[in-house]
Amino acid sequence: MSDPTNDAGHLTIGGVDSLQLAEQFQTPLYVYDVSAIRDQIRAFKRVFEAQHFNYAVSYASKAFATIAMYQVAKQEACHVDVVSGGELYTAAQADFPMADVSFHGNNKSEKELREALALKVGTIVVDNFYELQLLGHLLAETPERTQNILLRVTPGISAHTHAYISTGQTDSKFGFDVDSGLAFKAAKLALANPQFNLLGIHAHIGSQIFDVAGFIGATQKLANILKDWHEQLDYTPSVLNVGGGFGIAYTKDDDPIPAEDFVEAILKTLRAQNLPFDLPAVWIEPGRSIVGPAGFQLYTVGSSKNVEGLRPYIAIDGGMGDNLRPALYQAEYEAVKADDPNAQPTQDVHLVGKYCESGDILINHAHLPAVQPGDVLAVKSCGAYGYSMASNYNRNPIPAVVFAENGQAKLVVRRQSYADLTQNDLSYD
Ligand SMILES: Cc1ncc(COP(=O)(O)O)c(C=O)c1O
Ligand SMILES: N[C@@H](CCCC[NH3+])C(=O)O
Repeated sequence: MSDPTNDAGHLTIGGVDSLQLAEQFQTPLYVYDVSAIRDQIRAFKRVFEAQHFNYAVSYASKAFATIAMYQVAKQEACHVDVVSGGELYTAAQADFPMADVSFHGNNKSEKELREALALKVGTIVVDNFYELQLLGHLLAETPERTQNILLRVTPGISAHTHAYISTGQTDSKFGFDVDSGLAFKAAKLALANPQFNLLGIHAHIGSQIFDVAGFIGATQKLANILKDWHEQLDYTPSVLNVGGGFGIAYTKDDDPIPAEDFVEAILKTLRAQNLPFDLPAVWIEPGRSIVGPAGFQLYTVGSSKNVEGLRPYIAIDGGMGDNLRPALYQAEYEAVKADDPNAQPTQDVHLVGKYCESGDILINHAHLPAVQPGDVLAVKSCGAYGYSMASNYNRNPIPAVVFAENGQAKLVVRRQSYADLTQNDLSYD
């Protein structure tokens, strides 16, 4: 599919000329096409509504967590999940309705749990026995109060994805293991404490998954767990949270099914399980599929290096500090020239960053037309886990974030200054 352009032939993002964005806000720059975010949320919702399910689309905000993004999630009547006190704080700063927040994490601290209770977070997704006990103690301080919880289980399903982002297998740091009986024990403990309102279970099998089979298997397994708890513990769940992980296209070689089709398969599978109680509400937690395709990164070309017989190196003004994914997971991306995104590539280069690491290769095989210093490149599909995993390595400031929608651009995160870099440093003179 060709990239959207304006009359000048320049790449547009959310209807705004990408060269104009680079000039106005400087590079490196994160830019989001906000309509694409809204469209994906709405596409998920349509599947649930067409199949008459009670549901929640809970945006996994670890993929991209800023005040503006929580505001968009609120405008779209999404739930969100958070995995740290910092994400929770940001959601609160955005005035996000706390009843629609789920709090995840495999090692939530007492401080974070107290913060969640003080803010009246809707659901705490309990991950382990330590947390079950700790949360029980904290709730006992206010005996009249109850807290909605989900139990995170590891269903023993291995998703076909990078090992670092696979989470549903038994040998995982997350959740109560099902096959060894730990999940059952956790359910018994949770039901024995009247201050816990056990909504149901949660499982997340991994991220950037293309094969629907893992989700079908996980849904069957989760349904069996709920049947078992119903039979043995006289328990009826009201929520089944099947997590996120729906894969997206990063390059032309990726050909995932539309993210909402995963949900359709999950719902069909669940309906076929003939549960001995009313169908629970189904919650999903997509992160990448909501913000990934909507995000672009703009960079300016600087130096290059040519050695006879080797592929050229072309360097841009950012790199692993603003997008760690290629260095961490060998993730692949595509770049286009912002002034002519549909130009035919004429060269295969290493597109590298400016960080002091040989592994700082943003795109190992970037297929580009001829480029000069000063040209702006746009890297596509980088809205998930780019900004949220950014660092100040080499003391490079984290770039600004701009939201573009209906031809308007708005700065939603300021570029860090050098002063920001030293603001927490104290003297040792
Ligand atoms: C518990 C949980 N839910 C949701 C997600 C979101 O996953 P994704 O961004 O792949 O949709 C993750 C990340 O893998 C997760 O750990
Ligand atoms: N950060 C990962 C995904 C982790 C998902 C969180 N459990 C990525 O960029 O692919």
